[in-house]
Amino acid sequence: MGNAPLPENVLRDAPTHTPRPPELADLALLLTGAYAPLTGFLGRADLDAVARRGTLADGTPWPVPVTLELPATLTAHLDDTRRTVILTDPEGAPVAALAVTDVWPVAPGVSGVGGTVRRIGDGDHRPFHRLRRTPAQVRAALPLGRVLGVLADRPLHRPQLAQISHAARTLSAHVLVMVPADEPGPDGLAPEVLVRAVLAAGDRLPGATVVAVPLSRRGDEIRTALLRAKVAEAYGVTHLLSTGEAMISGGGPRVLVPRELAYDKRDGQWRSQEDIPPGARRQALRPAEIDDTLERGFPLPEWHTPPAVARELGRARPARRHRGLVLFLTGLSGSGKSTVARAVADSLRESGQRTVTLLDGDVVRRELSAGLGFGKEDRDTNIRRIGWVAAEVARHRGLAICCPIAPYAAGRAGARRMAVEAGAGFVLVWVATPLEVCERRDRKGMYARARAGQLPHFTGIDDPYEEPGDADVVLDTTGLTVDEAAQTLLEHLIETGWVEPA
Ligand SMILES: Nc1ncnc2c1ncn2[C@@H]1O[C@H](COP(=O)(O)OS(=O)(=O)O)[C@@H](OP(=O)(O)O)[C@H]1O
Ligand SMILES: Nc1ncnc2c1ncn2[C@@H]1O[C@H](COP(=O)(O)OP(=O)(O)O)[C@@H](O)[C@H]1O
Repeated sequence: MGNAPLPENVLRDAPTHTPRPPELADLALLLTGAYAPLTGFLGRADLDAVARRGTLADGTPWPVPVTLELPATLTAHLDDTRRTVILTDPEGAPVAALAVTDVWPVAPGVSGVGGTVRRIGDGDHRPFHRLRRTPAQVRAALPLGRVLGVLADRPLHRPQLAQISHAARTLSAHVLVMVPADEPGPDGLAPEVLVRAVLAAGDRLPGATVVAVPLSRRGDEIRTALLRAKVAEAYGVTHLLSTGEAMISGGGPRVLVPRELAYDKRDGQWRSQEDIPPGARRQALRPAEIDDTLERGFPLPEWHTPPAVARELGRARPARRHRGLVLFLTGLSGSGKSTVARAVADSLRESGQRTVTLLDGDVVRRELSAGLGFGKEDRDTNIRRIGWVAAEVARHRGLAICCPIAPYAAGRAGARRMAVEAGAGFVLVWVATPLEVCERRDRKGMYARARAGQLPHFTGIDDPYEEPGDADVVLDTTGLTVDEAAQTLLEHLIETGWVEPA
């Protein structure tokens, strides 16, 4: 790395390849020097040594494989004179030149390759560029002595801040906060929001250094932890504060497991739980409680979260009542889906707080899904269309109410996914009125026809209904009036913060 620029003709003639996301994540770390002493993807001899004894071939300790795979059709064209491959990001922009030194088959049509990488292209232009310093730059700016590393996967609230301050004081260490800045955090926060929230806590950690690191998590927790320790070491960390995630040093920095702190109401300090009498003790909020507070539109309490951090998180996570929602009712024909959906829609329209789109069964089958029948494929198509339209309505902060039978779990899950990806909520209501009751109601005489064999593949008679295991509300309308059933749903929406109380 860092040697003379590659000749124009090499760049022009070299084949290009877009690595898979985990490979790109490794590439980003290789290019900044965070995987020092590695300068590229490992070749066969190094991989073999890592597997056998946890070192590179030359004996340097290295904990886990760092590999790249290329299509065999690409590697087949490499030879002694042409051995450069241009690695690009998913948009096709060149990121690095790989000088291939080693090629071997790993699966039919797939080659493993080893070789050094060097940055090409005009570098990255992502948010918080000024915090994306290389390990060498960071190490050069650190004071002498111990460095306490903190991997801030989540925003820092008062309990974490107290743990960090305590550990830093005990060790007389400088604090280095590393924020993974290339992928959403475990609680779904966009990386730039996480960086802003960590910076907002900065005045509680005077003198601390904050860096944005292209860290991403892998399927394998141990591998992730070992690599993270390596990266921390490259940035100059001597002691790594465990933040609840699996933390293993693998011979790198020493890992400190801090004691769990609680809030002491007597003097407003955070200290070890056992040092606080139970009556004066307040436990730290768990991530799910933090999410829930924000989603209901409440500010995070000041005893727990510095107001500047709470402000950033509040801005990034609008309350549910300001977000779109898909209310999805599923159940047998005649269970009461449309009737209840209409009553809920009327009530919400009366209150005027939300724009409501009711995707009613008959209307959908006439307009959106005209021509579709009731075979599995057509039902799937019907649900996919309903789910798509509902997600678009909710993307623009509307409330979409849908009430198809939707007999298949996969179709319902697809609708949920589309809503969530549109930044909206999804509430699944299983209208679980038993078949006998639906059949007794038989408003349109459909069940009678189905029983008589005149309407084959009727849901509940001779066609399946997969009962939901993931319903947010289960509603049996047997002994209820329509008003009572609608009220149950409205109360659920109010309780969970999607709708404001009248
Ligand atoms: N074979 C069969 N199976 C189930 N339902 C049938 C069938 N044929 C017609 N109908 C009438 O169509 C209405 C259900 O349509 P959906 O769009 O909700 O069905 S699905 O979600 O695509 O499975 C539903 O009408 P409503 O009861 O008015 O909702 C059914 O009576
Ligand atoms: N509590 C209740 N909620 C909804 N519908 C009810 C209730 N009690 C009786 N019903 C009757 O049950 C029938 C339900 O039909 P419908 O709403 O079209 O069902 P679906 O849309 O599930 O096919 C209607 O005739 C409705 O008047």
